[in-house]
Amino acid sequence: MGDFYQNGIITTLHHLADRPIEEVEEELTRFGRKRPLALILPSLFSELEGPALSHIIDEISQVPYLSEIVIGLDRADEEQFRYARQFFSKLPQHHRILWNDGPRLRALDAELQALKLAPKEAGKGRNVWYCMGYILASGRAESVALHDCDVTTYSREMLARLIYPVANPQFNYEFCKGFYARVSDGKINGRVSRLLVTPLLRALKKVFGEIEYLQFLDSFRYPLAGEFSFRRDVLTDIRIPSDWGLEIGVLSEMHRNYANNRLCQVDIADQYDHKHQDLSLDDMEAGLSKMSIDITKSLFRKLATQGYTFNTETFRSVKATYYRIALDFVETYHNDAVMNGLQLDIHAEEMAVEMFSRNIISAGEQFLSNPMETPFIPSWSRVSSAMPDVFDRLIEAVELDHQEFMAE
Ligand SMILES: O=C(O)[C@H](O)COP(=O)(O)O
Repeated sequence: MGDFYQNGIITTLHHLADRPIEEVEEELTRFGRKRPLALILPSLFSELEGPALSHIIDEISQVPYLSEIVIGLDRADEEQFRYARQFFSKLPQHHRILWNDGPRLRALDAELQALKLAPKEAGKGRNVWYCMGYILASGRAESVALHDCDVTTYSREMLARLIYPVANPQFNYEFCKGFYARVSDGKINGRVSRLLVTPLLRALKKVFGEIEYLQFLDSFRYPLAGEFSFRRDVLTDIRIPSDWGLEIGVLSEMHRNYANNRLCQVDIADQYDHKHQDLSLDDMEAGLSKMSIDITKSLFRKLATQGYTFNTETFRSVKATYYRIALDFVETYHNDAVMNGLQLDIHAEEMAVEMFSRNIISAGEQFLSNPMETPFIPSWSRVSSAMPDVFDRLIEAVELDHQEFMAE
């Protein structure tokens, strides 16, 4: 539990008291009669074999208020899809699996590719995009939550708190982002969020001034959280990137499409842990290094759409400003850790900051050398205007896969 301070320019909903989960779920069940509720789970087949997802599914099976669960399954062959059908069959709620690598969805994807309307890159962005299309197509849900499948500290409370702000019919929120303390096993994690995103946003504010867009992003207490919820109409016009810029891309779209009072963030957990990726100090194409480049480019691109111009000198100033701010943050986090009896490896933190500084320059170079590069996937409204029966076809493909591979 924390304080009740409102930072930034969007509403923060805090964890101020413990409520029995049954009471909250009863309320959500009531809300669900007016606004049916759904959940999207973007997952990799490999996650079905780890401990996190089994526990997540055990928890979700006890949730009484969901009308639909949409599972986006990536990197699964036929046998693995069969296994997935079995794995998810313990969910008592209505659920469907999008077998993204199966022949039916691949065929639809190929047709969309031919029209230049499909995601160019495989990955979480593409998976989420198809799941969003499915929610629009099925029309079963009015409010939807989405979370990662590698959360090792998952609980039903987390989902209830995540979906509540868009489920309560008396609230006017279109979108809600989750936040939490990424602290576990005596360590402070969240390296990209803490050591790249926040100091970079502060640096960009110093270089470009207190732009509203930067204030908006800086209001989110965990901008990279993979947990968010939204009303269905948000999905029609949203353009999301297929790379690691996904989370920042979604926030940017919300900023473009809605007034700040329709957006909020919610404290969903006192502690949060997940699968950690490698920093990849020596490989810009992998791990947190690639993630930091994608995120930085997405920020540069967004500022460019607002009329700001960049050249090599700008990137040098951004990098130098960032570096100074980030080093101060390392000291701040270290002191926070020490006072709480947690560990923080200053050397590892500073190595991460050095890598992120280099990557700011590389992201800048890539941005200048390829200004036409856009990882954005078209909005579903554009896709359905180019292929009017796309929603029926998506539903049909998923239903046929569902029937053909019945869970034993
Ligand atoms: O949110 C983040 O900063 C990245 O996903 C990395 O997180 P981690 O340091 O907890 O692995």
